[in-house]
Amino acid sequence: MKFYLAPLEGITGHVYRSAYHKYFGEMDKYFIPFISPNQFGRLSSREKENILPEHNEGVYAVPQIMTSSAEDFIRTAWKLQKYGYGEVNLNLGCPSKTVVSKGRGSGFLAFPDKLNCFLEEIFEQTNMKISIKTRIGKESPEEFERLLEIYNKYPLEELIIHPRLQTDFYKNTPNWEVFGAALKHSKCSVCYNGDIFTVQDYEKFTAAFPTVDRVMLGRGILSNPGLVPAILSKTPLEKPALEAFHNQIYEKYQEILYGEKNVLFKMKELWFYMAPVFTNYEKYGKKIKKAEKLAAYEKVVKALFDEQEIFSVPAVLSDRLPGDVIF
Ligand SMILES: Cc1cc2nc3c(=O)[nH]c(=O)nc-3n(C[C@H](O)[C@H](O)[C@H](O)COP(=O)(O)O)c2cc1C
Repeated sequence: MKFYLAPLEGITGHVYRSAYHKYFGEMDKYFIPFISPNQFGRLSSREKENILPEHNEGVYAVPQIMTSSAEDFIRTAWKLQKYGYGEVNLNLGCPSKTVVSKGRGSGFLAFPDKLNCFLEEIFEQTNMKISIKTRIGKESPEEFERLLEIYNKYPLEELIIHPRLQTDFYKNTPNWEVFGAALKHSKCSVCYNGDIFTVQDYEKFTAAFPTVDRVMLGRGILSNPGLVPAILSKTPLEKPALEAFHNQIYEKYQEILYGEKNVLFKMKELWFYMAPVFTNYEKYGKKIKKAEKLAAYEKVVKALFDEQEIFSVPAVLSDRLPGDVIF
């Protein structure tokens, strides 16, 4: 099985990716959170930091572009090629209202003819590998048949399917029926993405789809960065590794971000997902959320590591997430 780290805007930036890579081993691919090209054709400083080769050393990183303008996609892809990238991913999954209202992300799925023209143009005018990360439709799972027909016209590197609709956001369960049909009819390799939070979730998925050879993991990794080693060799997540991983991220943010508030914001976002790997995490989670100074933050994180243990199966995550996420 190939494992991919999902792009998670605001979280799996280069700071997170390099700490993950150092402490929890290799993902076959690391997808970089989306670049949203602007009218001036410049990358924002965050986008640039994220794609700089020196921030992605030793890993196979795939930048992602989110746009409905073929011209913007092509210009950005060329730019990425100059930075040394050979592969790029198109975001057709983002469900956020501001994105969807502009016909981007999963909003683009509602305009299949326009999407077809867009794909025709970008495949004609770039010579990079292009993969797609898609939801199964905007409002109805029936939309996917037509979308797949379109995807099948182009030489996609791979098709990553998060089988939810835009209107699901992160609610409801991934639609395995549509995923199964896609697997049968897709001309390119298919990667599965969605709600694999535990070893048990992974095993249930592979039992249902034994021919799938690649999965993308997002929130499951945020919650338990040791999920891939747990899947592969049944080794449980250990506190020292998690602590070292946390410390590297925390120190790096202090180095590159201005002010305690910004560092705390980033760390709180991470703990939102990560805290449930600990026993009795709730009161620590609340204190982390309330911390206004690094000193207070450090005290509660230390107490959490000192006083609590890691759940062998952080299944609590799946109960807590749907509808709860920010993106
Ligand atoms: C905070 C957050 C940020 C995300 N950012 C992106 C993104 O930049 N690009 C993208 O394609 N998907 C993004 N996603 C979606 C994830 O990549 C993934 O498809 C989704 O979380 C489902 O997978 P999971 O159940 O393994 O988490 C984001 C999701 C979350 C929760």
